[in-house]
Amino acid sequence: MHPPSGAPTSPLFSIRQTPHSGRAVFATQDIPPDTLLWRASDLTLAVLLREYRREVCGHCFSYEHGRDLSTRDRSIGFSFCNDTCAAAWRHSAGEIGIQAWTAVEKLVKHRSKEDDEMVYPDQARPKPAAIATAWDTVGAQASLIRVAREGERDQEPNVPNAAGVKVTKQHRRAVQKALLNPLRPDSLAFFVSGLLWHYNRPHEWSHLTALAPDPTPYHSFADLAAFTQTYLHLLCVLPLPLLALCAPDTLVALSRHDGHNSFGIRSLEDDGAEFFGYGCWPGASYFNHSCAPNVGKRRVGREWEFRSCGMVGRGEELCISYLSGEERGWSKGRRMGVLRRNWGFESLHASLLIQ
Ligand SMILES: C[S@@+](CC[C@H](N)C(=O)[O-])C[C@H]1O[C@@H](n2cnc3c(N)ncnc32)[C@H](O)[C@@H]1O
Repeated sequence: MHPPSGAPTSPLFSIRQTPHSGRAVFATQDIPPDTLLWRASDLTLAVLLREYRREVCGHCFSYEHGRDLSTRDRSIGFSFCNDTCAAAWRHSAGEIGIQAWTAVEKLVKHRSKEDDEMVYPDQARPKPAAIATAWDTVGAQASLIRVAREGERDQEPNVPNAAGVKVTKQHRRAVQKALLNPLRPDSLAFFVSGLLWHYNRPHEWSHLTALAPDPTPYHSFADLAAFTQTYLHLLCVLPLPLLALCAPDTLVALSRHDGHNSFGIRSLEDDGAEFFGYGCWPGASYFNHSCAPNVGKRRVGREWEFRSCGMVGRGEELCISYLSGEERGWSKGRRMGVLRRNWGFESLHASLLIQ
């Protein structure tokens, strides 16, 4: 099979279609223990949960046992372990990225913490038709906000813009109304991070869209509504060059392709007990899950390393564990529950699910 866009390539393995678990990685030769199979440095989008933004470096994700980091940039709302990381972050965000994070930080800073919660009681996940309807429902308000924002480009107030549309009270009211809705800072960060990556590296968008999609990426109807509201919030504040990209197609694609492919960003000590956020590295997303994995994964700063654990024979499927620290010790039933909920499969790979 032709390697999917952005997929890893190596003389050690190839990617093949399987009958029941999508594409998977197979050893093309005998591999000795502890062989470096792949290093993924292709971070696309990353969310550092707001509650950890003072303690976890916004660039390399290092963490000093809960101590506040020394370099804090209040305007963008991130902290860094040193000036080098701060400079690297600014370089990869670019000028428009810095403007975008500054605008979002300004919006979030003075709002109460109550909007921050992401609680997903065991509710039905919205199906694709309901998802399409929810995004259509905010379409009219989004159009009004766009006109109001595009008005900022025009030199003369109250004069029709290049498209012949005059900004009126109705447009400005749509902005005010959107800004009154509760904010979800981590959803704002998810979209901003993804949009900036798309803006800064347009030729790599297909690396994300090549990943196995999750057709029902929203945990509940409340979650879906929060994302559509987040879209409106962003339309109100993002720098103008990002407005064209900030559209339902792009935002839904981010959720659909991140859903089953992101990796938790966890503390490196204490077996990852602290969950700081998550990110998507497309090159790392072709390994399937096994509860008895033959590949170990380790985060090294902004990269992931994948190494064989034990001898792997030619033709064997290379699998990692999707479960984190304590989950690995759970009963088979509980592990299957997590895999079903978070990754959408019933483990047809039963042979790989140890009892
Ligand atoms: C990170 S992707 C792995 C690559 C994926 N198979 C593909 O075709 O791109 C995760 C998805 O792969 C599938 N998958 C991974 N491990 C599996 C397993 N043990 N049994 C069945 N499906 C699995 C599930 O659909 C899961 O949501």
